[in-house]
Amino acid sequence: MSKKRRQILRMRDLRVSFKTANGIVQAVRGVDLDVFRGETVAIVGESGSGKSVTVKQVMGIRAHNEVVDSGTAEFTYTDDSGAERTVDLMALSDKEMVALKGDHIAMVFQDPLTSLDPTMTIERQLAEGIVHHTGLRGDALHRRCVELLDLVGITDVEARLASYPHQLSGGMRQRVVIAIALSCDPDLLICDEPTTALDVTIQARILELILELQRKLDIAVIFITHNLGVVAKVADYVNVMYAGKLVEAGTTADVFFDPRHPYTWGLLSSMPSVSARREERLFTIKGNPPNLLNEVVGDAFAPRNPYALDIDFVKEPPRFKISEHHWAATWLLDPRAPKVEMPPQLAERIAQMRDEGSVA
Ligand SMILES: Nc1ncnc2c1ncn2[C@@H]1O[C@H](COP(=O)(O)OP(=O)(O)OP(=O)(O)O)[C@@H](O)[C@H]1O
Repeated sequence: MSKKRRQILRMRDLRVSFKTANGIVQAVRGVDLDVFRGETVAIVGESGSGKSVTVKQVMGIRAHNEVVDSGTAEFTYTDDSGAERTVDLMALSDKEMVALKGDHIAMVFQDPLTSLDPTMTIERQLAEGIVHHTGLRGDALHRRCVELLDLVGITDVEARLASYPHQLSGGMRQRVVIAIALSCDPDLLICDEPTTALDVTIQARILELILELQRKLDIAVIFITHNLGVVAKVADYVNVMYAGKLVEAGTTADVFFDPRHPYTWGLLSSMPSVSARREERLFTIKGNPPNLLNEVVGDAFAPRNPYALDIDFVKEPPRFKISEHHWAATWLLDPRAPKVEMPPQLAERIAQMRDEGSVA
């Protein structure tokens, strides 16, 4: 990478909790996230690990019972005068947030049907966003709608613009949602499980589209998913999240080929292989994530971790640096720890993934 990387988002020590009738849920417990222009960063983890709550901070989306306990999220963008500005998203007023996110940050959610209005044509829905951001009208507005649908690979554009959401397939609807997200010409696009509701072939096409757009438009993408397999082809960096914390982070190659946290081992082992045979029996990580209503002591993964050391139940592991761009928070990396290798079946799978070239 000879080009100088330009940081667009720098999140530090994000802590978010929810007040519930049963007590306080500590959903996000100290997350750091770095995102650079023209790169895709994935956050991967099981359901409930805090992925959505983390990225929704970037959009200023919060539930009524949500409390931000700490954290900064510096966002760097170019303002209307062409000057580079950095703001802390966590310190913006609602009004400032609305203005900023309309022009610089966009989000694509899992289910395109819930993001589209069933009573409005595609053209009206696209036009709403464009008018808001650009003030375009008439022919120019129509041309921009056509251009955006072209950009997301939709053919027969005029007919599609006149359609209602239910007249389009799931994959097509997700393309429309992406087009709407792009209508504000964002610097940062957040994709929250954007392909989960789609069938496998369509999933692959939407992933290719996101990758292509990210390169073509030089935007930054944060990609959230519970499925590690999905990120192999799209992400430059992978953050593995467990029970409100990042437990391992690195380049996609680091995390897929040299995983160090036993939770990452579990995720990789439970991922269907590219050359999956029907009879392949998938590994599952036994047990459940901790209840975040209770204080977590030690490594939150310890009770499910067959490699847990005594200290894992007592003291939280620090981040151990493996290289400039790779770290993992597991006591197994402490120089005093016994030498533990990843499960041999996983080592075999990794060798196979390398041979297949199934990782970007
Ligand atoms: N409004 C709320 N009130 C109480 N708890 C909440 C609320 N919203 C989220 N949580 C809790 O915060 C934790 C993190 O949720 P989050 O949606 O970020 O998980 P996730 O990793 O994105 O999962 P998924 O893949 O299912 O979307 C979960 O334990 C969830 O139950």
